[in-house]
Amino acid sequence: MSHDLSRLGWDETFASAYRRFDRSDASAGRVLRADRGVCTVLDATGVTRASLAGGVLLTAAGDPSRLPCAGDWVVLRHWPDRRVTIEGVLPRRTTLIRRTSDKDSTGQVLAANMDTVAVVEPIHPEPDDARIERLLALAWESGAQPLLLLTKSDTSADPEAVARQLAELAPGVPVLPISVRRHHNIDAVREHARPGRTLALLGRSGAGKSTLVNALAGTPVMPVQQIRDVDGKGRHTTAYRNLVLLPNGGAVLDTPGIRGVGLLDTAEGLDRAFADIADIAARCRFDDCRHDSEPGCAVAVAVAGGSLAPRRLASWRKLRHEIEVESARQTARLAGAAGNRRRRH
Ligand SMILES: Nc1nc2c(ncn2[C@@H]2O[C@H](COP(=O)(O)OP(=O)(O)OP(=O)(O)O)[C@@H](O)[C@H]2O)c(=O)[nH]1
Ligand SMILES: [Zn+2]
Repeated sequence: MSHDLSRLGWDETFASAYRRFDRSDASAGRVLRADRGVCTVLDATGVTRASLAGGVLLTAAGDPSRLPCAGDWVVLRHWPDRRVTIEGVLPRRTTLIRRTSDKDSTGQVLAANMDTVAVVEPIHPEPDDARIERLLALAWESGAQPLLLLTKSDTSADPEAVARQLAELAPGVPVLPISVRRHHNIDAVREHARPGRTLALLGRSGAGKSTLVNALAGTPVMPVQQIRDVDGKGRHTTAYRNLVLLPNGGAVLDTPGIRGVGLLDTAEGLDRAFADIADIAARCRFDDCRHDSEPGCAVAVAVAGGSLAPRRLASWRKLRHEIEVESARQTARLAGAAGNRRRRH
C-alpha cells in the first residue's frame, strides 16, 4: 500500500531538508510512536519499526531533546538484511517540551510538528483556571496555534457561558465547548486535523482526550478509561504518545496525563499566554517592571481599577517564578557540566 505523505503534513520545507539525506536505500517517514530506542514510523510504503542509528544515539546522548518523538519527520534507511534504522530527524517546525522534574534539567520533547495544540479541560467538575493558564503557556511556547477545548459540555447547563468566562484566561485563543456524547462541535475540532494538519491534545488524565481521538477517528483507537470515583478524578491510563492517522487524512497526537509537564525556561510562552498583562505592562514606567510595587506600574493600576483580575496577576507571578527557578537550574547545570569537563583534563 502506498501512502500519500502530504496528507500527513509532508511539504516542500521538509522535502528540501530531506534532500541532503536522500539516497536509494533511504525514505522519509513520520514517527507514529516512540518507545525507548525503537520507533513506529509510517513511510510511503507503510508502517515499519525502526531502531536508532549510531549517529542519532550519539547526538541524543548530549541532548535528549534530539531523540525522535511522535510527530517527527525522520530519514529511514532500509538495510539489505531488512533492518530499518532512523538516520536523522528533520528540523522540527513546532515542539511540545516536557521539563523533567528531576535534577537533570534538560527538556524531553513530547511531540513535534503539530499545527494546533489544544488544551483539553473538562467543563465538569469546575475547570481549573491555573492548569488552563499553565497549559496554554506551554501551547504558545510550542509554536503551534493554541486552542482551548472544554470537554463533556453535555454535563453543563450553560457551556457557552463557561466558555465566555474562560475566554478571559485565554487571550487570542479560540475557546470551544465540545461533547463527544452529543456530537457538539466535533466537526469544528476536526477542522484542526484536516488533511495535512496535525492536532495535539494536552490535558490531564480523564479530560476526555482518548474519547475525542476515537470520535475523530470514527473507530476506537485508544483505550478510554472507566471512571470509578464519583468526583470525576480519573486514573492514569494513557502512558504512551501516539500519532493517530485519521481516515480522511490529518492526524491527532495524544499526549499523556500532564503530571510533570511544565514550562521550559523561556518567557515567550508566558508573554503570549498572558498577552493581556503584557499589553498593560507596555505602559509600566520601567521596561523590566515586575509589577510588584514599582512606581509607575500600569499593571498595579489596572488591578486597582478593576480592569485586570488580581488572580490573573497572581497566576502570572507564579509561572514567572517557576521559569526563573528553572533557568537558574539550567545555568547551574551548564556550569556544573563545564566544571566536570575541566576536572577530567
Ligand atoms: N459525559 C461525557 N463524558 C465524557 C465525554 N468524553 C469523555 N467522557 C468520559 O470521561 C472519561 C475520561 O475519558 P478519557 O477519554 O479516557 O480521558 P483521557 O483524557 O484520554 O484520559 P487519559 O487517557 O488518562 O489521559 C471517560 O469515562 C469518558 O467516558 C463527553 O463528551 N461527555
Ligand atoms: Zn509594572
